[in-house]
Amino acid sequence: MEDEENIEEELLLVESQLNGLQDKIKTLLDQQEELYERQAQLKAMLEISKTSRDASNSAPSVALEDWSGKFSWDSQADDTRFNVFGISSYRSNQREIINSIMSGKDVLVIMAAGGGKSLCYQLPAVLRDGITLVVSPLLSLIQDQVMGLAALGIPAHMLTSTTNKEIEKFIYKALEKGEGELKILYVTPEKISKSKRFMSKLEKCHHAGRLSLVAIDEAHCCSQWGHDFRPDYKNLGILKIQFPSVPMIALTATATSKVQMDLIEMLHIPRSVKFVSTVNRPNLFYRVYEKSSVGKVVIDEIANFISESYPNNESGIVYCFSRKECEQVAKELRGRGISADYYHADMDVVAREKVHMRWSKSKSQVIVGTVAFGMGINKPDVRFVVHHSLSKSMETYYQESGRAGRDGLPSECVLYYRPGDVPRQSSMVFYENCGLQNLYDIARYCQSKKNCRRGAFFQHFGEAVQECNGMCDNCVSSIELKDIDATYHTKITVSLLQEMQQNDQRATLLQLVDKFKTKWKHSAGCSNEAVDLKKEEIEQLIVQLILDRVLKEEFQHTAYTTNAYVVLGPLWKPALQGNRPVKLTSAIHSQDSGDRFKSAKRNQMSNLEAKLDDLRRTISSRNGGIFPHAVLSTEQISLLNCHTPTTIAELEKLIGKVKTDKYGSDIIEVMWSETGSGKDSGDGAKRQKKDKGVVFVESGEEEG
Ligand SMILES: Nc1ncnc2c1ncn2[C@@H]1O[C@H](COP(=O)(O)OP(=O)(O)OP(=O)(O)O)[C@@H](O)[C@H]1O
Ligand SMILES: [Mg+2]
Repeated sequence: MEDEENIEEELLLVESQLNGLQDKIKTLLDQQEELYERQAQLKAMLEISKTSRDASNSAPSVALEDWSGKFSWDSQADDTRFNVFGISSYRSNQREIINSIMSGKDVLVIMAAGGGKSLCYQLPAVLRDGITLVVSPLLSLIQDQVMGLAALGIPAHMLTSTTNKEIEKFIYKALEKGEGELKILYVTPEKISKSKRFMSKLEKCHHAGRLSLVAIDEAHCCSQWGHDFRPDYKNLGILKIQFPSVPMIALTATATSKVQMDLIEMLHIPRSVKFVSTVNRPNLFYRVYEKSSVGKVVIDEIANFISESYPNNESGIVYCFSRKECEQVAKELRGRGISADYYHADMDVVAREKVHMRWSKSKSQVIVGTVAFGMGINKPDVRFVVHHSLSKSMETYYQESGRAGRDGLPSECVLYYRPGDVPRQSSMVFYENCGLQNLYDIARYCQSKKNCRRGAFFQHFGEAVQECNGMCDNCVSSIELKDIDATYHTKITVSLLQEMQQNDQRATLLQLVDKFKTKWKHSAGCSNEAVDLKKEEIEQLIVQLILDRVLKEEFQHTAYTTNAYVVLGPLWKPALQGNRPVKLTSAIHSQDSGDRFKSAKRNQMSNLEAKLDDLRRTISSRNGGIFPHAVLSTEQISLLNCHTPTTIAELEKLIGKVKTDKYGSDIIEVMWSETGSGKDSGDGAKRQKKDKGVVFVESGEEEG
């Protein structure tokens, strides 16, 4: 009797101690959560601070010199920019970079995709005496650049495994003896590391004082910490050692501070001037669409999106999760009247190149690709990038979506999100370093119906927030949102998993949704105030609970695949006790927003624009290799549409001398046929001209 009393007493004591412990655990877990958040903030702050410290360490000249001031080559540079490159004004940092290179400095350029890095070395290459050497990682990138330069009348060549003997001889002569016209020479990194012959010719060129500049494009390939490491890039350090007096410019779109330090060291450019531009791409509109669980509905939506928003064959990319999905989606889009090809790593090089070429020349509208469709994409007028399912990280999404709008014109990045896609990705990335953390970051981006999408990029890359200007769905949405109290639903989910785990059972996300529905029906729903959730909302809730660490994912390998299961996470107890209110944001009624992007973007090309678009394609096929966008950029077509020049002199003021000399008469012919002016108005005659709908009278100067 007495024994029992003692036992009961001790039991009470233990239970009260356990309760005390539970409370302490809860406090500790809350503390842990706060610390996690602070850790993320501190990491971002550290990154910013390191970047600015590196800037001041490695680039003392930034503080000493003003690269935007006046320089002796200013007028020559302006003339070349406009008359040779047909570019009417510099973009952010371009002029400063060009000035520092022209001053003989080594330069490191971090500038977002499409920011205009090529001009930063191509223009000095034209201005400086001698030959510029450009190292670039991919044959297709090199071919694009060489063709583009040829179209501008700049003598450029490439020396790669595909170069024929005659050209090779010409190049070697130009290097060795300064014979023949050569301004820019593109090589792959293998040439530097593997061809002694080439290096000896290059040395002779340098000796004779003819090596004017060395440019390393896609410089992040140097670093093992970068996303596209290429072993041959590691040997490029030899260039600065052999040619210390020749300025070097290294360019990349993304490099963390670790990668930046790495490549400064590897390329031996410790005193380089560093230019870091913002990650912001103001012309890109970001949106996330809810993705149906029915495959065909998703394709219908994507097909409608393309044909309604881009009826003039404007180029786009659709990214898919797997090779099989890629082929399937391309086929289904074709079945809905969209000219789409697929592209993935299982195809041979020739087939891939063919698909890429058709698309580059705007002969097909869409490439449906896996991540394999990557670095070689140089097309400036990609108007939309659709993600059929979410990427594996914010970084990957930034890069893939960033292939849109490299010409600076309004373009769209659309991601189709379904919470059920998260475990598909997580079972692929969980073994990678920080794989799950990265995936959950992008899942958070997708789940949010309130936060600015652009803001998520700034936070991720540790940059100060900038104005979105109504260029993301959440900033302009007119969809009414409400917060659902999901505390009770969370309790049910947690207790369900607790029961299952006690019985050694497990569930995937989709199985858990079904079990939730059954349990809700039987036990809770009717007697409670809590609202009934739709299937999609339950999925959304479960992913939210994973992101909040109430639940977590666990993985099991089978012979063929890896399965992702949802199990209890570190914060499950307070959630079960209902101590932590859980809110789910839901749309009351989904009505597509009449957003600013849609009104800013004109859906219909004018007749004139369509004709000029046809013209650039005709000229492109007439000239073999040249891309339509190298003949006239989309921006230049808009300019012509706006100003309707009808004389060669007027045209030259808009697109510069070289392009006018080459294509002027063809362009003027189109202008005349569209504006009805020109041929019949003789020299000096007064004629009418339409400019943005305003009719005014102008005296003719010169006829083309
Ligand atoms: N100042 C400018 N004004 C208008 N267009 C420009 C200007 N500078 C560059 N461009 C155009 O922008 C497009 C992208 O330029 P570029 O290929 O140099 O980008 P990038 O920075 O090298 O991007 P990526 O990282 O994707 O290689 C090209 O079509 C180019 O002609
Ligand atoms: Mg580039």
